[in-house]
Amino acid sequence: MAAPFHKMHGLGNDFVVIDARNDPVEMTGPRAHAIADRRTGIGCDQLILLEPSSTADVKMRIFNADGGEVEACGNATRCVATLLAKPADIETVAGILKTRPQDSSASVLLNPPAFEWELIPLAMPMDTRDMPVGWETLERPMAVNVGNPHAIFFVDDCDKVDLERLGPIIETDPLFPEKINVNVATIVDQQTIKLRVWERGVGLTLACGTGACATAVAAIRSGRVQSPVSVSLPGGELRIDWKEGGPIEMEGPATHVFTGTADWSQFG
Ligand SMILES: N[C@@H](CCC[C@H](N)C(=O)O)C(=O)O
Repeated sequence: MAAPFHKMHGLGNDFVVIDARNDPVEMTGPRAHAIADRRTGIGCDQLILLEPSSTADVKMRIFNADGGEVEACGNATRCVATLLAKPADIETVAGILKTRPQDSSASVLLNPPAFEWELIPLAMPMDTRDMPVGWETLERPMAVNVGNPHAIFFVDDCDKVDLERLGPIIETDPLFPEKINVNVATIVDQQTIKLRVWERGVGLTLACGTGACATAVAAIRSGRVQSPVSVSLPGGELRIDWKEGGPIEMEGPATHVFTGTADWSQFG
């Protein structure tokens, strides 16, 4: 039976959003993977399933294009805020997130980041501010958990990094038992960072909201920049504001592209 979905994106990081608050949809990893396929499915970086919540306005489940269900997605949270069209608390595996839509953009407050190696998680104890590890030219990353895990490499020119080749090697390294999102960042000035991201379970994306937050937090914490920070990604810019110990505020564009219908049972 045909059911509606929304195609949305935040800076080109694109989503199929299914509102299952009134009509439940059974979602599995293989089904999400089939829907996300850009040739044989609808196509998206993440599939987002909205369900009723007993603790917030709505519950949001996040599936990467490979079908893996994950904890957080900053850009999708801002898109859902746009869809709800009012300030809302959104329940995720990473906690309840406060959101606020504004015209063509939206903001989200991510819960305070974690820096402990057990919480990233890493396979062994290590100082996450300066990890004594490296993969060819990418060395000594920082690691931050902003709801999901990120490794951040500060480099002279992030455009020169062969992220398509190194990204999957780092993502699946045994040091990261739950895999990891790989960020390569270049400091432009005291309030601007240029960023490219290899997303866990997806690959290269045009933007990653949690990656921008993790990178801004790492850069602020290590004294490389001062908050608020503008993070420039291939798909556009996000503004990140963070003070030590507090939540992370992210603001940027969130776009509704079209509404369609599909029969979910055709995807397995
Ligand atoms: N695109 C996202 C992040 C989605 C989840 C990520 N790939 C993971 O596996 O943790 C964002 O905007 O934050």
